[in-house]
Amino acid sequence: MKLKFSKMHGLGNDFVVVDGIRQTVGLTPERLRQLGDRHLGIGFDQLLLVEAPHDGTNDFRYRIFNNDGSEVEQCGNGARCFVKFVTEQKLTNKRAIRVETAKGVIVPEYHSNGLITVDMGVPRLKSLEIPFIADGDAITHPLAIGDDSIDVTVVSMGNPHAVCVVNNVDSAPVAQQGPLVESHPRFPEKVNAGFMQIVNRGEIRLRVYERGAGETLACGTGACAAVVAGIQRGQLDSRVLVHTRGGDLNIEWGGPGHPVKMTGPAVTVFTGEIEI
Ligand SMILES: N[C@H](CCC[C@H](N)C(=O)O)C(=O)O
Repeated sequence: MKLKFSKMHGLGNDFVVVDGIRQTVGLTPERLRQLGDRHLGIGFDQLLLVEAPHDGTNDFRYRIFNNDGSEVEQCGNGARCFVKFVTEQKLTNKRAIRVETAKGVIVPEYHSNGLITVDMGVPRLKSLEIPFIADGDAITHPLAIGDDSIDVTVVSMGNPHAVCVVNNVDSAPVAQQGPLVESHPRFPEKVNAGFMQIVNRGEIRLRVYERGAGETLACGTGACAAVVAGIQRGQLDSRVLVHTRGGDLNIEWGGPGHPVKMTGPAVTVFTGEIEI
């Protein structure tokens, strides 16, 4: 059968987006890996599946699959592409939509200037909520990786993040430490590893080694988690410009109990169909 899709990206974090409402989609982890392969398939960091909501008060359901075939709870750059996709595909005429994810409802809003703001929900900070194995809750936790120990702040945006502060993201050991953090035994569901350089109280540079995908050019939930971590550490104010290798995001967070707001672009590269 033929599968129609759009190839999209949010700051170079790239996606295959599939309408699961007007077409029947059954994708196994093995098929997802094949489709995500940049030589043998289409190639993507994540595949995003659009479905009808379970709760009628919401507009859509949003399922996210890493290119290793794993299904995950949240994707920030994907959320911006999601609202652009359902608008372009005329699945909605709303500018702000309520979207169910595996861990809560997010609200992307499509602005007339083409940028998208997403209410990413309230971050969860307790170790058990990440999940992270620890003696208790703290702003930072020492994490032994190989012969080193790094201090991480753990944050869940629905998906798990471990954020450390580095002097310079360009020289940060992302390739070496990223996989060790991602699969560290204290993260039972693995984790996305963020490497944050504090430029000033309103600006950071960020690289993320993503769970199930490796380092990406940008990570939306990673940017949210990094800003939350920096504010928790007392090093950032509530509005932060986040420089990723793929471009810039604006993140706002009013503190514990408040939602994180993310603003950035989304691009449709091409549409296509593939025999599956
Ligand atoms: N790799 C992530 C999912 C994609 C998140 C990222 N692409 C974003 O923009 O938030 C995880 O396993 O939790």
